[in-house]
Parts: sequence; C-alpha cells; structure tokens
Amino acid sequence: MVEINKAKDSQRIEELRQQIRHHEYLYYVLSQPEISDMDYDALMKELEKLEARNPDLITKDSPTQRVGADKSEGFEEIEHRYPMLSLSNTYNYDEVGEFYNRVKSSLQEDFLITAELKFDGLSLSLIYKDGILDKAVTRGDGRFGDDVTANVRTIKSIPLKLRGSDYPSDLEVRGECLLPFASFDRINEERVKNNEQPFANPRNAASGTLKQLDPSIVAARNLDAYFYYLPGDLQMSDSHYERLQTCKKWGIKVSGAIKQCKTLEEVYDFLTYWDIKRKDLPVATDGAVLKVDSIRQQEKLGYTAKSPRWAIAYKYQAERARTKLLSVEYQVGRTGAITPVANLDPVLISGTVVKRASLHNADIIRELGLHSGDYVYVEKGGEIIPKIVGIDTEMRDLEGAPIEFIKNCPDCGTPLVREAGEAAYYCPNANGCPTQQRGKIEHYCSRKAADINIGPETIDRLCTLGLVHNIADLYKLQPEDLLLLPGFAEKAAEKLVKSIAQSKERPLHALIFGLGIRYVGETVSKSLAKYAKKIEHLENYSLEQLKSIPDVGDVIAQSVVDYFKSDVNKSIIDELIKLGVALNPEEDEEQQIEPQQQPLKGQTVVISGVFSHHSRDEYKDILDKLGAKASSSISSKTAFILMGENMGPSKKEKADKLGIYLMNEEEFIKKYLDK
Ligand SMILES: NC(=O)c1ccc[n+]([C@@H]2O[C@H](COP(=O)([O-])OP(=O)(O)OC[C@H]3O[C@@H](n4cnc5c(N)ncnc54)[C@H](O)[C@@H]3O)[C@@H](O)[C@H]2O)c1
Ligand SMILES: [Zn+2]
Repeated sequence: MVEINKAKDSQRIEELRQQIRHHEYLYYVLSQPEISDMDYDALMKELEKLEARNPDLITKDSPTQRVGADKSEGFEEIEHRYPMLSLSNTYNYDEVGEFYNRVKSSLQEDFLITAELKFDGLSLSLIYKDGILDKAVTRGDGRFGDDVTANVRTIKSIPLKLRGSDYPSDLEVRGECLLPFASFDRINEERVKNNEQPFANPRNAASGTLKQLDPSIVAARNLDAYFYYLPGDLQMSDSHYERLQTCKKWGIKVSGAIKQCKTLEEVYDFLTYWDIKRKDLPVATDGAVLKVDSIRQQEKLGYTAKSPRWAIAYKYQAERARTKLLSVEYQVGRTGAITPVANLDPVLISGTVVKRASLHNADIIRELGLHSGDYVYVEKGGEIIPKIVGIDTEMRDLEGAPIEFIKNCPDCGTPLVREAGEAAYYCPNANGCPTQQRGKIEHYCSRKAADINIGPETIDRLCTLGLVHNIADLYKLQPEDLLLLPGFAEKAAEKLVKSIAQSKERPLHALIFGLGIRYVGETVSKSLAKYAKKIEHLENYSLEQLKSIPDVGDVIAQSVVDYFKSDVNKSIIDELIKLGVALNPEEDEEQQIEPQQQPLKGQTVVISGVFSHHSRDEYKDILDKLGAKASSSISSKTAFILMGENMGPSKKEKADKLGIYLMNEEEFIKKYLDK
C-alpha cells in the first residue's frame, strides 16, 4: 500500500515539476503567462506538500528549491554577497495565523511583526561605498544578478550620494524598482502607436525598462523605487523597522505604508486597511509582506533554500466583478493558434470598462464549465487582459448549453489539431489560412524584421486581390500591381517597391526573426544567425546542435526543426533566396563556428592585464567565438582568468581565494587557437 502511494506521489511530483517549469518559461522568458499567479502558486503549493511528505524525492533542481531566474543578455554578472531570495506566500488569513504561531513557538519569546506593502516590480540591490552609489544589481537567479548600475543612475528617486554622514561605509539596501501606473499607460499608448506589442503589466514594463541597454531610454521612462531591507551584519538598531526609518534619513526612499504590529489582530488590521487603500497608490502592489522585526530573531529563524523563515507574503485577491457572457469568439493568431475570447456585458473593474476577456484555451473553458449566457466572475490583476475566473452557477439559464470548442478553423474551415503536450488548438493550414497568411506577412514586414514600410490594410488588400500569398510574393510585386489598390498613386507604389527591394539586404538575424518561427523571438534569432551565418546551415542543424546554441532550449530547438521540415516553408525559403533575399550572405573572412566546436561554451572567463599577441578587445572576440563570455569581475563562476602582464594584486588575491586558475597568454593560444 505504502509502495503504491509512493509511486503515485513520485509520478505526480514529476508532472507538477514539468508543469511549473513550463509556466515559469512562459512567465519569465516569454512574458506571456497562461495561468494566473494564484493558479501557479497552487501548483507550487501542491508540489511543496508532496515533497514534504516524501523528502527523499526532493532534488536540487526542483522548482521548490530555486528562485525563479530573470537573467538577461548584455549585462555583466555580479555575485550577490548575500543571496537574494523569494518569499513564501499565501492568499488566506488562516495561513497568516499559522505563520504567526509558527514564529511564536520557534522563538519562545516576545516578538514584533513589521507589516509592509508588497511592491510589484523587480527586486534591486544597491551598494553604497562611503555614501556613493557604487553598484545596482538585479536579483537574477538569486546568486548572480545583472549589473544595471548605469540604468539605475537615471532613476531620480535613487540618491547617487547619501545624506548626512553616519551611514556605514559599506552599505547594501534592497528594494523594488517599479514603473508607476501613469508612465505605464503613457508608454503603452506610444507602443501601440508604433505598432509595438504593449507591455502586459507594470511589472513586465519595469523589468523590460531596467534591462534596456541604453540608459537614455531608461531615463525617459520615469522608473521609481522603494526600499525595504538591509542585509548583512550592521552596527545599527536590532529593529528592521528602525533601520528603515534611518534609511529615510539618508535619503533612501522607504514607503510610509509600514507598521510595527504587536499582535496578530494588528497584522490583520493592516492587511484589511491596505487592501482598499493601496488602490490609491501611484504604483502596483500585489500584497503585503510580514517580517519578524528583530534582526536577532530573524537570524534565529533562518532560511530555506528559497526564502526566509522569518517572513511571509500575503497576496491580495485581484479585483473581480460579475457580468454576463454574451458570446465566445475564436481568433486565429499568426502561428495558427486559436484563442477563444469572451465578449462580455461591459462592467467596471479597477476603474476601466471591461468588455472582453481571454479564455486562453479549450481546457480552461472545460474546467470552468462555461455555458452560453452564464454570469461569470471577471478579474483584472495588474494585467491588461482580464480573465474569467469563475461562474455564478445559481444564475444559470436553463436554456444555456455548454460551450463547445470549435472543431474547424473559423477562417478557412480546416479541422483544428492539437499537439501532444500543448494546450492550444492550431489551424494546420499555415500557408493557406487567410489570417495566418496576413499575420505572417505583417510580422515579416515589421520594423525589427524585414522593415518594409507597409500598413496592415495594404497587406490585407494585396492578399484579397490574390497578388500576395506569402512573404516571397512581396518581392515579385511591380509598381503597376500596386496601382490597383485604392489610394495608391505612382509615387507611393514606387516607394513601397523600393522599400521591399531594400529589405533584401537586411541582416540575417532580422530576416530569421521575420520568418516567424514559433518561439523564435529577436534574441534567439540573433543567436541563430550568429552561429549559422547562413540559412542553409541552420536548415541542416540537428536538434542537438541547435540545443548547444546559447538561448536555445528544447522547445525552441524542436520548433526550428519542425519549421524546416515543412515542404511549404522550404519552398518559400528557396524562393526568397532566388529572389535575392540575403538569407545566405557571403561569408566574411571569419569562419562559421559550428556550435559543437565551441570548447568554452557557456563559461565565463575573466581577462586581466596587458597582452602581447592580441589586444584585449581581440581576446574578447576570440572568447566570444569559443562560446565563452568575457567578464572583468571575478566570481566563483569564473572558469579561468586569461592573465596578461601587470595583473592587479587585488584580482590575483581574489582568484587565489576562490581557487581560480590563472592561464597565461601562451598557454591559452596553444590550447585554443593553434589547431
Ligand atoms: N502566472 C504564472 O504562470 C507564474 C509563473 C511564475 C511565477 N509567477 C509569480 O511569480 C511569483 C514568484 O516570483 P518571486 O519569486 O519574485 O516572488 P514574489 O514576487 O511573489 O515575492 C518575492 C519578491 O517580493 C518583492 N517585494 C516587494 N515588496 C517587498 C517588501 N516590502 N519586502 C520584501 N520583499 C518585497 C521582492 O522583490 C521579492 O523578491 C509567484 O508567486 C507567482 O505569483 C507566476
Ligand atoms: Zn485556418
């Protein structure tokens, strides 16, 4: 009996881990979550429970043991002095009570709880040296974060120099970087105007902004930040609350929504009060954080691998309203995915009128048990797109039949398919389905792809007239053809044909991005182009070869392979090449580096000192080609140090301390360059 339960638990644990990883990928990497935070948290809770029952099944890589990673390309990596952890969370008061009692019985002495708001942005650590801002680092994977100092310097509410003089000479403060609602709305309006995808919520927008490589863009966006924690051993008050008040004196921004609570009742009062009041704040909050106030007591309670035992986040329910379902409509996306959308009787939620809500996929409709004419509960969290989260079945009309997901594509009638392990139904008629056709062409023409100056209406008309069926057809257009379109005079026609012709010379990564391969966004396109150098190489890469390219995981590699398997795709690419589109650009003198030829793939190498055979920049390029990342700061992740003359003594000392190998120029050349 026990054996059977164990086997069952083990299977469910594996299932949950897979699901959670899938949702983390959608959330952190693609920024397109399919389920609500509450549903994600429920999966995580179930996994935690099963692992607690079967401690021998816990693995280091289980999502319960790791902080969700938000690392980006293009920033120097910095190791945190103290890990930046997540918080355990709950949605109900009883569990807040359980937390309180757990603390009480562990400490066996009086304690205070400091209650604060939970700001919904991205965490940031600031290091002040002698009162001057020295470094700003993101949470990253909790151990290593991205150095975003240049960007953070542009945030007006973050002091570059502390006030007064009684601050510690080495001070770390942690807080949350946020994009206020007003700036969020303004930026999204602009993005829509420029045909760019709007940000899903203020948190995504803040993180997208902070990870811009150009600080002047960051400066224009009005980021804000609130600080709530001082890690480390400090000669300061033992009270967390007092420490934050002292930070205020130094000019560091600390929220006024903070209270020291003596009892559990006072904690509950804080939660209830701020659930309403927080809606008047200029920035997004998604809950409250309750922390044991005494640092000494915090240390006594300690940490799990993922979060402190002395704190808990209480998350507020998103605002919801009840309204009537008018109809369900099915939209076909560029990749053929069918998205069901609910049309609703307009209702006011969080200050905006909501008329539509995404239903995501067939499973969600079935799980909800949606019937036509149902009264539904709609929620709008930080997200733009509201969700249907439940049904008021008592109000159900007896006439209402269950909503059945459609079987055929609403645009071309092709029977829909669903691939194993996927939630979405697809119209498989990728190159004949009008919506997909137009979507693909629009995507190909967009600014970051082929950059062809053409509007969606023109594409629509060209398709309707049968002048264009796919992206290759664009290159066959003559000015005379365009004159058939309403509003097109000779000048406009010539201009468009010219813009199309110019796109032939776009860089390979932009063209790859334009092909619209599923999951292949801008960053991945750059990686693919960098390695393959020509589309004919990319076409022939095996799954394993693709997976060895940075930024390419299982899902993306499979998608690339699938894309090139299709005869239709292949013939379009052949045609594009024949029409002169630079998909196989001339090789420069540099050779294409086969991914498997990269002996230093994924490693970080520090370059230090002065060299005689190549310049530092040349070594940087060489390392890049060998697959390594060049860095200037030494951490435990450094593979080795490429050491020139006159390497600084402090670097040497650090390398010795961490046991990192110092490789001189000759050895490096012999090992990696002389072949
Ligand atoms: N919907 C999905 O598919 C999906 C997928 C993955 C993650 N998620 C969401 O992301 C969460 C995990 O993200 P996380 O690990 O960043 O946890 P979190 O955002 O729930 O909480 C931890 C963070 O809270 C922040 N914080 C804000 N105010 C604070 C304060 N006053 N004191 C201390 N910290 C404060 C800190 O930055 C800290 O890192 C999940 O709980 C889930 O809600 C959702
Ligand atoms: Zn179709």
